[in-house]
Amino acid sequence: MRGHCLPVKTRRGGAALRGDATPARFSFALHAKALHLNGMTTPATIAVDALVKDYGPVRAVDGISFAVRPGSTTALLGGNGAGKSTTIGMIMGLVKPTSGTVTVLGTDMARRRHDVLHRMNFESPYVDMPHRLTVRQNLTVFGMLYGVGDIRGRIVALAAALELTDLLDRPSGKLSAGQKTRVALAKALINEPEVMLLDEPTASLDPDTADWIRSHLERYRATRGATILLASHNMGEVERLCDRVIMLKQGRIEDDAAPGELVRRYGRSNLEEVFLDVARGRKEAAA
Ligand SMILES: Nc1ncnc2c1ncn2[C@@H]1O[C@H](COP(=O)(O)OP(=O)(O)OP(=O)(O)O)[C@@H](O)[C@H]1O
Repeated sequence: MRGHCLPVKTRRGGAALRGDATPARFSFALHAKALHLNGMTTPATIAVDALVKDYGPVRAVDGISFAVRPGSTTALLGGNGAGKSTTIGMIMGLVKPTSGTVTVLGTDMARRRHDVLHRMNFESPYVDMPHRLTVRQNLTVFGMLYGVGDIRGRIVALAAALELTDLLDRPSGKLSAGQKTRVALAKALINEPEVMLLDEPTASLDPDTADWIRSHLERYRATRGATILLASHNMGEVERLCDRVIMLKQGRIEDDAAPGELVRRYGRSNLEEVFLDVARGRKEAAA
């Protein structure tokens, strides 16, 4: 799916093309629940419109709008406190927006999220599972919550794919950080979700394990045709996995483009330098 061009709107108000390969004729209703590409209408998998979240006096998310294309991998990038986790929480329906709407797979998450939650899943290394339950017991509980048919078979298959077989009967609280992350990924994949929301999926992993997790995610997205939205602080991860980057700063969208396009636009050599420019408020060279 890489290389498609979709017009996106930057905070500066200009439309920009992301992707570099396919010249496309398009009309794009920005922030709409459908994307119009080459005369065809594709429903957006995730549509966020004028989303705001206030925690008391703190405005964590400040009126953001974007639409995510089916089968794509999109990154939410931003410094600490930029609003990434809050945005993901609102898309999952776990955090109630102050205003604005979230639509996932055509469903308004504020009113009908139970219609669609079984088609989604979420992973964050910061969300713990009950420590005393074994890995198998935890995965069984999540399998039941998501209405998975053959839970036993699914756990065995996932354990084999994620090299968890030897850990299945260990208490979840006694695992290393890397092992916990693989279990969290198994939990996120238990229902073979069409939409995955990942909050720093490789945080605290060694480079080899992180690379292995990324490969697994790439394969899953490709074979399932899943749509992935992830928050990450790892620029290499974003450059490798994502065909689009939404840069958040203080709850707003600062920029929105393909990784390569951002690098070109800011006159930089990699995404990390772009991130530093955005974080430090430097204007891009090619503005
Ligand atoms: N439950 C909460 N109560 C009050 N304030 C909150 C709460 N959750 C987040 N915030 C605040 O909202 C803002 C955005 O936080 P959020 O966790 O969404 O950012 P983030 O981009 O995910 O940050 P990080 O990269 O550090 O994880 C921050 O100022 C944070 O302190």
